[in-house]
Amino acid sequence: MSHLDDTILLHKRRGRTARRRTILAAMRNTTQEIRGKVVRDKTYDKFIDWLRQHNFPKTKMVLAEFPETGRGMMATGDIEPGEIIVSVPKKFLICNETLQKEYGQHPLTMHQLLALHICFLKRDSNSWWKPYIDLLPSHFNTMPVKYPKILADRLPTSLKGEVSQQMKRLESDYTTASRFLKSRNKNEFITYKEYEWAWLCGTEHLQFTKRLRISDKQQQTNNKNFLIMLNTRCIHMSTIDATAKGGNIAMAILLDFLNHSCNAKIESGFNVRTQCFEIRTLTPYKTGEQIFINYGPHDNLAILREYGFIIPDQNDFNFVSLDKEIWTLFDEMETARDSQLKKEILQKEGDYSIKKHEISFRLLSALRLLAIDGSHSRVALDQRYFDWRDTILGETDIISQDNERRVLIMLKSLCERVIESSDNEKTRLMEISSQDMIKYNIHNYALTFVKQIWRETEEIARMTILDIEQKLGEMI
Ligand SMILES: C[S@@+](CC[C@H](N)C(=O)[O-])C[C@H]1O[C@@H](n2cnc3c(N)ncnc32)[C@H](O)[C@@H]1O
Repeated sequence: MSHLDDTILLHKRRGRTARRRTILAAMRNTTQEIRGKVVRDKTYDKFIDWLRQHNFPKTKMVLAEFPETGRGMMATGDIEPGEIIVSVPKKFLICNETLQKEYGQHPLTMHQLLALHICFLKRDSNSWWKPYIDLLPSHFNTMPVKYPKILADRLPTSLKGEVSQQMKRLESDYTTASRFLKSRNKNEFITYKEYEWAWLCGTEHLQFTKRLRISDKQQQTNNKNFLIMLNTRCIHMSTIDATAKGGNIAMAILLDFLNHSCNAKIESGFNVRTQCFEIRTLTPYKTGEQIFINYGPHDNLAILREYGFIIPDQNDFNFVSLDKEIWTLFDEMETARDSQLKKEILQKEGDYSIKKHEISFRLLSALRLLAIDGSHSRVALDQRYFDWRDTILGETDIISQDNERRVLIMLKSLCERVIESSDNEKTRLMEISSQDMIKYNIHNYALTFVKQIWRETEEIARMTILDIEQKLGEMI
């Protein structure tokens, strides 16, 4: 009999509400008790021996497979808030200093050179780092940058653009790294495939500022002490190193096996006194639970792009960008001249998005602009221009009840378009057959993730419609 059944029986004679509470509590406990399976294989044993031989500080963590998140770290003892969970000595960091010793002066960014270095470590069967390199993932097929066209075409427009920038960066980094290699030794070369794998071990965050809502950016600033700037497997060193071009990143052994949770609170940084990169958890863990760190306040599109997974349940950072839809509406509703003028005032770039129970200020401003009539007479147009600008600056907030109603109706129609296109995308995703999955080497999770992205998009649009209908009802 399960733990849940036991609890129900024990409380059989109590009232209905008490019973319900007990069942819910038991369910929560049961969920927490979904434990992982400790990894036991030769590769991991060799890695542990290697850490021991080289005096890696003891931890209360062991590598394990978890049903929900895949491979991660399990607590081998209770962990109190404030405890250091991992302390990585400098000699276990592949950082700028390591690379400078190996390559001397070089024209590459940290990420370009680190990727090159990892390619060589991977090839070298006698490398000191071999026990660690052998444990790295064999592929990154859940990351959109690796999706075949048939799946990449189904990504939301904003993500498609970002992924294509990532791809261009990867290609140009490969060219630069290969050129550097040739300049050192004409006969040395690396293949694109080798470089791609190594590059993805430490994908550099490109500056996709629009992927973080302004309110979430604020949260990132407030919470920056409780998370760790992590690329796929690389940390950002907080110490300033003027010689590290393009961001001072490093591969830090062992801590790169920690998975992400939005709820994890940690403090991290390089401790000059101990000469170790340390992570301290502010969240407690019980023996057998998975230990998490926090990669940052990312919505699921950003997590998918940077790390190749998504948060399956509630991710409060999720939002739907309506950039494309709002500009289409401008073109449909305005004369070319008014549309152009209004777009100039809005300066196009910005956060035009909806989130659960939240509409961005920019989106509301854009809709308020659309709700104000244009004019074809020159004199009137000048006055209107200032009225429009005041709306954007927030000086004229609610133009009139009538206009506010129009704003809500337009937003509702945008949400309906989003639902329609989400439905369409979901249908197209269902058409990807099991033969296609094999033919194009599509990872099962990759398909699941893209389907979930569209479900979440649709859910946010539906919730916004419900909020709009309520507001419209209150206006009457
Ligand atoms: C720093 S590594 C963590 C260790 C990694 N799971 C491994 O097996 O080596 C980051 C990668 O772990 C995976 N990951 C991290 N957090 C996750 C989560 N909450 N759910 C699923 N996968 C996660 C993603 O593939 C991500 O790119």
